[in-house]
Amino acid sequence: MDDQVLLTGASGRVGRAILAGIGDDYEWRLLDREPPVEDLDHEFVVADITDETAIREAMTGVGAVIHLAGDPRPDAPWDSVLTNNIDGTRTVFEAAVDAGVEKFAFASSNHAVKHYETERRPDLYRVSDEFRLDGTEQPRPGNLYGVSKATGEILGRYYHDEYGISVVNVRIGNLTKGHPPRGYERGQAMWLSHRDCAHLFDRTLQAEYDYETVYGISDNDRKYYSIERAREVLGYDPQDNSAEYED
Ligand SMILES: NC(=O)C1=CN([C@@H]2O[C@H](COP(=O)(O)OP(=O)(O)OC[C@H]3O[C@@H](n4cnc5c(N)ncnc54)[C@H](O)[C@@H]3O)[C@@H](O)[C@H]2O)C=CC1
Ligand SMILES: O=C1O[C@H](COP(=O)(O)O)[C@@H](O)[C@H](O)[C@H]1O
Repeated sequence: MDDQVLLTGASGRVGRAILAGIGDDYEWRLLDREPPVEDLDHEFVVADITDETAIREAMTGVGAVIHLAGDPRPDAPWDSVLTNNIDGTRTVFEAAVDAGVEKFAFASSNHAVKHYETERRPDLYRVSDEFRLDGTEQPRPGNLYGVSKATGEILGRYYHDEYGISVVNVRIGNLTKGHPPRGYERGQAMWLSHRDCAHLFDRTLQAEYDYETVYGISDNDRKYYSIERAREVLGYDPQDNSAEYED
């Protein structure tokens, strides 16, 4: 990717993990409604993703978008996810297709499919259980935040089919720095380490794809999300496994 890469939500946890891993590898335009707390050595736009004018301007000269900005709280109220996650994502897609952006990686979530766990927990969190979601299943959100993430995936389906932009939905599991969540089987099954996170989003910038939905977790022994599609389509090669850490 020779053009600039727009990273929305750059000041957040996922954004910082990406920049820590691949910050030197691209010409970034970072965007967040919160100004950076430290000197990031990259162009930084302070803007809200619901501001159409600002987002159109931020898209100038951009070849790929990693769209993370949004309300990440599983218990976020409807007015917030409607504004930040649904309307904001639509605004970013509109500006991207108008600017001729080639690739768009969308930060979706495990919460878009959480109700697949309902009749299977806690067994599916354990190594012996072979149940897997692979990204071809319909969403089954566990909350309104999950509904907003499923809606973001569908917005991507529309913008891909209508305008040809390449879209990958990354259903991120549980990003935790340094070690998997302790005493939390579900979190260990969907742990995404910081280095695997940076590598996975790097692959969304390098690989060729049309419209894809993949799971963003490390290669954990416990898992109920398949990472085969991410391996096949993106060339994802995770290095970490929650089983290698003490509970
Ligand atoms: N951290 C995790 O384990 C997971 C995160 N995700 C998704 O990844 C994305 C990033 O999550 P985190 O980094 O954990 O959250 P975060 O809250 O640390 O970062 C989100 C960033 O987006 C910015 N933002 C929020 N609304 C905005 C708006 N309207 N305009 C401009 N900027 C806005 C915030 O200022 C913040 O810096 C979110 O979309 C979240 O739903 C999905 C699954 C798991
Ligand atoms: O989508 C998200 O998922 C992670 C993991 O979910 P949890 O229910 O195990 O906490 C969450 O930590 C993050 O805030 C959220 O954006």
